[in-house]
Amino acid sequence: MLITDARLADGRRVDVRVRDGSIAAVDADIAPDADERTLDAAGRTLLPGVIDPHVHFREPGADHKETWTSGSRSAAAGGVTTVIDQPNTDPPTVDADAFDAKAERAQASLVDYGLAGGVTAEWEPDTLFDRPIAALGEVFLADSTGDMGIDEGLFRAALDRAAREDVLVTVHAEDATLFDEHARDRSDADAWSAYRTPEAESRAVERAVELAADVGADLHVAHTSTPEAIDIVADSAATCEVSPHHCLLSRADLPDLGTHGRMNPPLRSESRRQAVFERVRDGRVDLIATDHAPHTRAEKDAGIWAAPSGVPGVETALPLLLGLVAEDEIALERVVDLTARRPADRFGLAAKGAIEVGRDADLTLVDLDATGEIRAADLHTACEWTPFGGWTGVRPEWTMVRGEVVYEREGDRFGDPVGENAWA
Ligand SMILES: NC(=O)N[C@@H](CC(=O)O)C(=O)O
Ligand SMILES: [Zn+2]
Ligand SMILES: [Zn+2]
Repeated sequence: MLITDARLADGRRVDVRVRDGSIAAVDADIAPDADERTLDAAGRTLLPGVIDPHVHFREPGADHKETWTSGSRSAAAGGVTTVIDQPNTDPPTVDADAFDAKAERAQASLVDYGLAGGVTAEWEPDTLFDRPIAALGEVFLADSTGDMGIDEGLFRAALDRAAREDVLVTVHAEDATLFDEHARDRSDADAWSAYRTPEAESRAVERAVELAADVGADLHVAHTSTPEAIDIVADSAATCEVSPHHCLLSRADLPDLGTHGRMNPPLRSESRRQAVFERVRDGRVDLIATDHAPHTRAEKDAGIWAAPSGVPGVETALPLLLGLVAEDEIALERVVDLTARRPADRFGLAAKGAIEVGRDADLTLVDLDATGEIRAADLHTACEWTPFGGWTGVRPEWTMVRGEVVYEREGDRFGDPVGENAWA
């Protein structure tokens, strides 16, 4: 197959030959072979598929929030070609049996995937590390959905074991002893942000970075939400990710979002949000990950202390970032770096993350001029809502995984579940 006349993020105009699932050639004016299928990309931009190393697809245990089918459709429609599913499912992915049960479900995926292994008091490192886990984590230092918070002794043991296994550790860093109990008296949506303080995050990040350095573990900090936490990571050997919601939403949006805006870490002040986005723009943040955490509207409608934490995001991340590119808020090459090249490097996917000969043909085609309004009704997540309704975005025209078209916007059509474990 030949994709013709595509623009790349660096401005080049090229033809791209895809053969046996890989990129076989990238050049100006490639002559099509006899009976080679062509896909016209004139006027549009071809991007490496997004690698989202932080999603919660909820199987097994909470199929009503998301499944591998709905989650991977949502990913494909959002230009995402690889995801890493997190371990806070039911059962949690803390041993070989749980890994195998999830792997069975993941066969329904349209996009490539990895399964991360988790840590609880009951985890079985001997059987878990026997499986091809994409990373160890997110290791929860405070409770979030799934109540998998662990103490420092167990965290140190997990870091130590991962270091010996040469496996990357990702951490949800909040220190619950620094949560502000006074906020418990409030019942407005902002109470969650008042409760889970910025200091609870920065202190936990500081400690996690120290412990990792102590035992020689390779650490990646999940969903950093404050400039303070990002700067601690930037001064260390660790890396960090930022979610689109912490880049774009703040406590100022909570009157509109209500309890739907509850997530961990919580939304921060508008000035912190701006400082976080600045660090995304200038490269101090290593990569973007969505922390796609679907819960149903009915669940999110419970009061601020009863609603579950988390917002969906896998389908809106690239569209939102491309909307910001259209508004000159961020450079297109930076977006590609944050969503594809650097996640591929960091999570060890040498075959993915760039449009280069020999890499997997994980691609998505976008028309950067075709900005439109993001609407929940257009999305494919089973949770049926988004915190980004009304935002400007650019939705992909099609997405392909190793040469197979898995999504076409025309007719809203999906392909077969061709996804494979990219770490197996
Ligand atoms: N981010 C969230 O608020 N929720 C996540 C868990 C997590 O990443 O902490 C979820 O699984 O719902
Ligand atoms: Zn988390
Ligand atoms: Zn998460």
